Amino acid sequence: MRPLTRSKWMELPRLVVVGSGVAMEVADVCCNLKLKGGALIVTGPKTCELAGGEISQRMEEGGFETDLMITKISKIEEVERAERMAAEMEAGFLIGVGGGRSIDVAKLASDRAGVHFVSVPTAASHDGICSAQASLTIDGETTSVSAQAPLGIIADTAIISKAPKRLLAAGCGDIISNITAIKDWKLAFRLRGEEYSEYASALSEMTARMIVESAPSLKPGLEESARVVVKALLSSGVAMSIAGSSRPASGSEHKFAHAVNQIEPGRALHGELCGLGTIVMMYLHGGDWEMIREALREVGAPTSASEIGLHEETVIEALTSAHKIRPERYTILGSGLTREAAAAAARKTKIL
Ligand SMILES: NC(=O)C1=CN([C@@H]2O[C@H](COP(=O)(O)OP(=O)(O)OC[C@H]3O[C@@H](n4cnc5c(N)ncnc54)[C@H](OP(=O)(O)O)[C@@H]3O)[C@@H](O)[C@H]2O)C=CC1
Ligand SMILES: O=C(CO)COP(=O)(O)O
Ligand SMILES: [Zn+2]
Repeated sequence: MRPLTRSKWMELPRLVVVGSGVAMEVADVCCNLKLKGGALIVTGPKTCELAGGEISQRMEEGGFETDLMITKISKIEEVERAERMAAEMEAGFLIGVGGGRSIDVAKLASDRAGVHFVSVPTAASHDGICSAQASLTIDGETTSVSAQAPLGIIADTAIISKAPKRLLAAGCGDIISNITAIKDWKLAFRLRGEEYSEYASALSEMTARMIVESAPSLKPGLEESARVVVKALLSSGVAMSIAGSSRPASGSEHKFAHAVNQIEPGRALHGELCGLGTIVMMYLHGGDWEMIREALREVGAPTSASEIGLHEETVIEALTSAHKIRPERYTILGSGLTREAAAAAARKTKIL
């Protein structure tokens, strides 16, 4: 079999189930997808207690053999561990249950093992729920790797709505960040002739604008709010699938988020950092950064570094070094900000 060029091919999920209590129907969903053999369930320590353990039990009751892998970090070594476990049990497919880290580990391991993957998010905190990309740390660098789209997605709004409110707000930040990601993509198209998809771009931007408009009505703890954000995350993931890369949902603001994570790993959630980055990048694009700031404030996401305990020096260093992350992805950061420009932009937009 000749490998296809991934950027030329659009991978989308086959079955998306969103609703209250749907995680308990996991075995039926897998039967409907005609999945066969055992399932390796990749989950986190907390999310195993919340959902992973029960999902494993439901799968066993439905006639599927299962094994559980608890992961704490989205590093390539964890992907290799999942691959080994899948091979040992001759898994027919993998299920990722949890936040973005567990889902990314399961997604890439399933792709490398040549088996299918089912995504069961326990929080509406990131748009990797349905994308065909995995974000991982490889040799200390944050890297976006082409993987496979999940065959099925089970988004249980009863579980997701009970997640800490910070996670829902982070999900909104990850979606709102599409606004600057699209500005960057258009810039790269105009200045560098980069391949560009109008459909992926329009879908991604519309999704972000819808979240900005619904921001005042989104309330943590409400299943309806969880549903609205999950749908937006799915839509953002589809935009990435159409583009064949994370370009429609990851630009300069994501570079900033990744740079912060390299300097102070684990300090804040992915979507929180993307939200902060979006405020500054919107300013650099000459856009309405105050509108972004207000939308983030309305969803309860941080709009300043101090709210998440980020040091001033980290913010400035991240702003001046962000362009070095994935340098081939051209953005408004160009060849980098000076320290003075970075500090001025951070202060002007009140993230510092
Ligand atoms: N592939 C892609 O296209 C994308 C990938 N990403 C990646 O996803 C990651 C970010 O995902 P994110 O979800 O923010 O972070 P994590 O996966 O790190 O999850 C954050 C924390 O929330 C916990 N958690 C999840 N669900 C619940 C719940 N219902 N109740 C209580 N706690 C819960 C997790 O528990 P536990 O400790 O059990 O895991 C974890 O401790 C990053 O690595 C980012 O790069 C982000 C966007 C797109
Ligand atoms: O986080 C993503 C989209 O929200 C994917 O991002 P990266 O390609 O920057 O890892
Ligand atoms: Zn993101």
